[in-house]
Amino acid sequence: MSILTLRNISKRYGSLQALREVSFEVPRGSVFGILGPNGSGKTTLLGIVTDVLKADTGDFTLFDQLPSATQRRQIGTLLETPNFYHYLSGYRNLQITAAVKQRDEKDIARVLEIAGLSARQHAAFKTYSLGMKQRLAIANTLLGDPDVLILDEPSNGLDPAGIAEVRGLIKQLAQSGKTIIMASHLLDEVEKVCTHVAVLQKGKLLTSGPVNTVMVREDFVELACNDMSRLEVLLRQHPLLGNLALTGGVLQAFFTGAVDPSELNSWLAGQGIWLNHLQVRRKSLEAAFLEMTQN
Ligand SMILES: Nc1ncnc2c1ncn2[C@@H]1O[C@H](COP(=O)(O)OP(=O)(O)OP(=O)(O)O)[C@@H](O)[C@H]1O
Repeated sequence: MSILTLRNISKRYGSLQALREVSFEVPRGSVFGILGPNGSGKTTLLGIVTDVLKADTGDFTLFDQLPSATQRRQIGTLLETPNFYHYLSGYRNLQITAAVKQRDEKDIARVLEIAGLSARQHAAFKTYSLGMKQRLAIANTLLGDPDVLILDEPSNGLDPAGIAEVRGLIKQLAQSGKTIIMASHLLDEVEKVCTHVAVLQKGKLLTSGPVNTVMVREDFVELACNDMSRLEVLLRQHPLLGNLALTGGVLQAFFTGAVDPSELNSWLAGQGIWLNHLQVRRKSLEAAFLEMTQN
């Protein structure tokens, strides 16, 4: 079953085309990242899906059905940080939002536990760290135990510790079977938590699908030794060498087929080259993204 299927969604703000015929599908159980630079249309897209905005053209389904209030109640949404009361505790704040959202108050203890806030639930919100504040906002989306979460830039404005906390919570929720749809402009975040991705640029969908197949990321081998020019000459003779680049004092060798690093090492040693650095690396998601957006 598809959780969300978008078909040719377009949206304009006056003369600005914010989304152009965007279509993709979010499978159940995925952590689906909507990735794109600032202004690429991510928030607009999530706004349409959560009924805050209307698309000009195109349509979408939720749980394979036309969207309705019933479907939306199975979705927890965090588009903007909720206006929590600073002097009230985390628990009291959730009591208020549970009443507004007509969710059962009995669920509060469960969601605080998931968000790792039970021990601090009666402390004032203003005493929470940035990461705890955002975890409370995510706990808020979990009231009523929705199957799907929609989060807009969940790590935005957090310090590194907060980013790690939120990332950990998202992974934990994904493992518990929730489908998570999140907008992000952080490639690193998408790489660390997402199983699937849709890449937007200026409102246009560049690609979508599983992260590993959408962003082609070859392995490469980093090498260094005391005689870099001889190493370069030898590597250029390797039958499987594709590209070679000197970066940060090491040679990055991209091969056109699988190369065993130990065989490469002994082949070089046989030619009198003793490596002081050999590491297999993966092209970063950032490099793959830049290639994609520049094409
Ligand atoms: N209410 C609005 N009126 C006019 N233009 C808007 C409005 N909301 C968004 N835009 C414009 O539409 C484009 C897409 O904006 P949107 O916020 O959806 O992108 P985004 O990818 O979420 O960006 P960010 O990461 O900065 O939040 C931008 O150029 C933005 O300036």
